[in-house]
Amino acid sequence: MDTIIQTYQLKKTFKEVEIIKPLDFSLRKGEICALIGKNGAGKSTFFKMLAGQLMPTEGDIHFFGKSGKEMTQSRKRMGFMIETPEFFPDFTATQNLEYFRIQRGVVEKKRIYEVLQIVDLANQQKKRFKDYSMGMKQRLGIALCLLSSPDCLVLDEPINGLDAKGIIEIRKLLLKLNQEKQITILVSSHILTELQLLATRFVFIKNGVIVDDLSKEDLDEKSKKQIQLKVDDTAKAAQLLGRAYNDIQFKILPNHIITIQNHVEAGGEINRLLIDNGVLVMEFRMEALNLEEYFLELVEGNEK
Ligand SMILES: Nc1ncnc2c1ncn2[C@@H]1O[C@H](COP(=O)(O)OP(=O)(O)OP(=O)(O)O)[C@@H](O)[C@H]1O
Repeated sequence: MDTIIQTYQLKKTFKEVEIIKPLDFSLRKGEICALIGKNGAGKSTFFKMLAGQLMPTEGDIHFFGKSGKEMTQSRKRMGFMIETPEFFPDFTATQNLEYFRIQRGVVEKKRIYEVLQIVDLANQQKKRFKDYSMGMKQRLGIALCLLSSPDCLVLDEPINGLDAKGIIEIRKLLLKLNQEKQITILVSSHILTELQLLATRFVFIKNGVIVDDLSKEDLDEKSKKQIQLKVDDTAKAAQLLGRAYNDIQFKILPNHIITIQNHVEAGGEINRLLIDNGVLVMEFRMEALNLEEYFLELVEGNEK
C-alpha cells in the first residue's frame, strides 16, 4: 500500500520538555486515520511539524516517499487545517476564497465554485463569513484546503465545538472526500466517539507517545466485550491476574467487582485461575464495553 506520510523518530522539545517523544508514524493511501488524544497530548504540535509550521527537534518526515527538498515539494500535495484560517468576517465565502487564491496564486478562479459545491456552501456563497454557523466556517476552512486539489488532508480538531448537526455535516463531507475524491485523511480529536463513525484507523496519543494503533475492526472488536467478575477477594484476584498476564488491563470497582478489558477470549482460563487459587467467583459475565470508557482509560489512565 502507498505511504503518504511517514515519520521517523520525529521529536519536538519545548524548553527541554519532550512534547513529542521520538515518533514513528505512517499514513497509508486511502485511510481516514483519527489521531485521538486529550488536550495537551501533542496532536497540534505533531500536525504543525507535518505542515512545516514547526521545525522538528530531531527525526525526519517523508511525504509520498520523498525526503529533504523533494519532501517540501510534495507537501504541496497536502492540505492542512491546523487552526481555523483567518477569514475576513465581512467578506463572503467567495471573496474570502478569492483572496487566498490570489495570495497563493495556484489555481484557476473556477475552482472556487467547485470547492464551494464540494463542501455544500455553493448556495450560501453570498453570505458574509461572520454570519456563518461554526459548522459552515469549518467547511469553508476545508474548502480552502481543497483549492489546490490535495491528495491528503490533515485536519486538527475540525469538529471541536460543533453541535450535532455540524458534526454530521463534517463527517458526511469527509466521507465523501475520501470515497468519491480518493483523498486520504488524517484528522484529530479529543473525543473518540466523534470520529468513531468516520475513521478507518484509530491512533491514540498520550504525552507525545502513540499508546495504541487500531483498525476499525480492532476497535469494534475491543468495544464488544469486557469480563465482569464478582469475587470475594478483589485484592487477591488482582494479584493473580497481574501475575498470569503482565499486560492485563482491569479495574477494581465497588461491591467486589472487577472488570477486565483485554484477554477477553481467555475468560474460561481466567475463571479457572481464580477458582484454583482459592478466590470465590460469585459472578462471571461478558458485557459490552463503553468505548468512551476505553478511550479515557487509554489516554488518561495511570502511567505504567
Ligand atoms: N510553542 C510552545 N512552547 C511551549 N510549549 C508548547 C508550545 N506549543 C505547545 N506547547 C505545549 O505542548 C503540549 C502539547 O500541546 P499541543 O497543542 O500539541 O496539544 P494538543 O494535543 O493539540 O492539545 P489541544 O487539543 O489542547 O491543542 C502542551 O503541554 C502545550 O502547552
